[in-house]
Amino acid sequence: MWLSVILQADATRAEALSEALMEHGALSVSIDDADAGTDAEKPQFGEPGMSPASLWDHSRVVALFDTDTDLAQALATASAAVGLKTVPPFTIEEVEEQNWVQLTQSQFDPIRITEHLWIVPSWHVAPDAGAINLVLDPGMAFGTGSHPTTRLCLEWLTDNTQPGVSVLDYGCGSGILGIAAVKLGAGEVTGVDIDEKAVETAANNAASNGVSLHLQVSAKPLEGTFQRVVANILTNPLKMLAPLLAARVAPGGRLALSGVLEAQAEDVIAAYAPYIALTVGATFDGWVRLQGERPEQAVS
Ligand SMILES: C[S@@+](CC[C@H](N)C(=O)[O-])C[C@H]1O[C@@H](n2cnc3c(N)ncnc32)[C@H](O)[C@@H]1O
Repeated sequence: MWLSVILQADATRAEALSEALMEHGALSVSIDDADAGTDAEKPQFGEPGMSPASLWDHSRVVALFDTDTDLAQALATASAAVGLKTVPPFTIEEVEEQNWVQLTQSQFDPIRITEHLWIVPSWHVAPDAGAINLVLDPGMAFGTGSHPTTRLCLEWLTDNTQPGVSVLDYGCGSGILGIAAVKLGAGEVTGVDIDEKAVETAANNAASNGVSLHLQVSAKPLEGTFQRVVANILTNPLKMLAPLLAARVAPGGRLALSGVLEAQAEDVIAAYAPYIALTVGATFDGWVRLQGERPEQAVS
């Protein structure tokens, strides 16, 4: 049995609230149109080319939790994280685990990220057996490839994973980026997350993909430097993590940051300016990827 919490969300906050709920214990989150089936219904959010400005006027964030989750705490913390003074109005429904699994499976098809990189749910046959196929099932941790921020990182890894490079996937969630890096030819790949459950999921996903990742929770100090560092977290943690993440980039190494909305890009660039010069590498549906290279010689 699961608990499905349906929150009424201001369209401008639905996306951020979904991410915050994922970070505070939700197993899966989706956003839909609270006006669906009425005259006010709007097209599906997330259709290619739609900007966040075209979010539904009244969104519903549907978050699935384990029955033993402290819901009051999870909802309060997630709401506060996106600047809400109180938890938005919500209802709770019990959902049979089996129904949810079937429903989820029917909603997810393989996703083509680049010409030769696909994300394929385990219940699907890979559409292109010769491509790099990441076997990932949606649900238990953020990072199934459908989100623009993940896609921006996968595209960057495709272009920046030269054979044997070491990679740090900071905020690894499902492990999708680290797994992709290994399959793209990286050498040692390390995944770190604040959430123990995410680290467990990443370990399981790595095993299903037959790849090896070094995984750790972020409470443990992270040592060494990496030739590629990729972090798909929200703007505020990314800004706070600037000294830590920048210090993990080897001289001549490259950094990519995702989880940043276009309007927040300048703020994040400013936070990293003392360490690494970042520029906007790509944008997708209102999200940006910031990227930069650490000079070979430290600038004193
Ligand atoms: C948006 S998800 C990204 C998951 C995956 N890397 C992807 O690109 O799809 C962000 C992940 O970062 C983790 N996270 C958030 N703040 C963090 C922090 N301060 N240190 C480490 N991980 C963090 C969350 O638990 C979550 O799994």
